[in-house]
Amino acid sequence: MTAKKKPKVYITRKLPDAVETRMRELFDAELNIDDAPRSVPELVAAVRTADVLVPTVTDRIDAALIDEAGPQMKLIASFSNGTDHIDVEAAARKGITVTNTPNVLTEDTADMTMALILAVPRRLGEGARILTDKPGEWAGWSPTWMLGRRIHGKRIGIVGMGRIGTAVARRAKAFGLSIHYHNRKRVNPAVEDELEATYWESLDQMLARVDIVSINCPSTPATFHLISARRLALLQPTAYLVNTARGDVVDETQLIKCLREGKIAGAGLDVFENEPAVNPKLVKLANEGKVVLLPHMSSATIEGRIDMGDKVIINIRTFIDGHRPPNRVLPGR
Ligand SMILES: NC(=O)C1=CN([C@@H]2O[C@H](COP(=O)(O)OP(=O)(O)OC[C@H]3O[C@@H](n4cnc5c(N)ncnc54)[C@H](O)[C@@H]3O)[C@@H](O)[C@H]2O)C=CC1
Ligand SMILES: O=CC(=O)O
Repeated sequence: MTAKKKPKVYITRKLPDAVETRMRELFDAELNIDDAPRSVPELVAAVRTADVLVPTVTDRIDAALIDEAGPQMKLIASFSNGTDHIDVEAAARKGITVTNTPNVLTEDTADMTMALILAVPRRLGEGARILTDKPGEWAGWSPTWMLGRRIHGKRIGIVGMGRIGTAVARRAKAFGLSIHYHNRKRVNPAVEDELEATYWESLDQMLARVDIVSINCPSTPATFHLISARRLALLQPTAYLVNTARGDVVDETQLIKCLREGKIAGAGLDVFENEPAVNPKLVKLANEGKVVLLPHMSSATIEGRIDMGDKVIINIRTFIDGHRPPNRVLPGR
């Protein structure tokens, strides 16, 4: 009896050691030890020979690349929750299954969203920088110095009440915010009751009434620049916007304009339209204390990355064994 041939799995970025070790045991794994992002020619070579591709959010798996895939390539098992970097329709046309790693990032991403919701109105970044960047300049406590805005009692409007949006709502409720949300469809009544949440079918109406907006929907053709110049203009001048979803859900140029003109009070951003490039105007606004910027790190915990690796491995093994993988991403979702 001959041993079953291990599937050839091409992994585009460095993964936690424990995940790589397990992948080496189970698969004919090609790892990326130095973590340098793979070039398009390298990805083309990979899809021509590998059975499974494991990309991350930094890889562009578009129709042109998928078109290059050889007949052996049957699975794209993304090491990510979001799948906007993959042309899922093109993969389906080519008979390639796509999977992702949902749920295991939910709480970590919601924690960081809450951190930004607190950090921007309460001027956390600014305050911390005073002590580290200008040592000796702090003259001591003063009743009128470093005043931010109260969180408790305000209204949060969540755009995209899925896994992460709901986890953000739970945290926000614990901080005394009232919960408002806009979603493609209304959530389970039990969840609405638990959160005492108000559903807004009209995004425009919700935006005009809330104090903090949290973006938690995926990047799709329907959500591209969902927060447009017109919608930003609906926000109150005292409102804050937090985006931990994807940069292109918000029209970043228009957001910068609003912040510079004082049309909204501030923003907390973990994601950017052209990341890893960050618009220098946003950096200037951060130095002025109007925004807090993070380098796409909302899901970045050791535990989360290991859990993501486990999910990728389960998806690959299930698929290779001839079953439907648990985290299949369907076209049009
Ligand atoms: N910054 C980070 O490190 C991370 C960012 N993310 C981002 O967060 C996104 C959300 O993740 P999950 O909550 O797990 O996804 P999910 O699928 O559970 O929730 C997304 C929600 O957005 C809603 N939605 C979709 N299109 C909409 C539209 N046009 N208008 C209103 N609502 C719409 C969906 O109905 C769903 O309820 C991911 O797609 C990803 O882009 C996810 C993990 C980490
Ligand atoms: O942004 C990260 C993801 O996994 O999606």
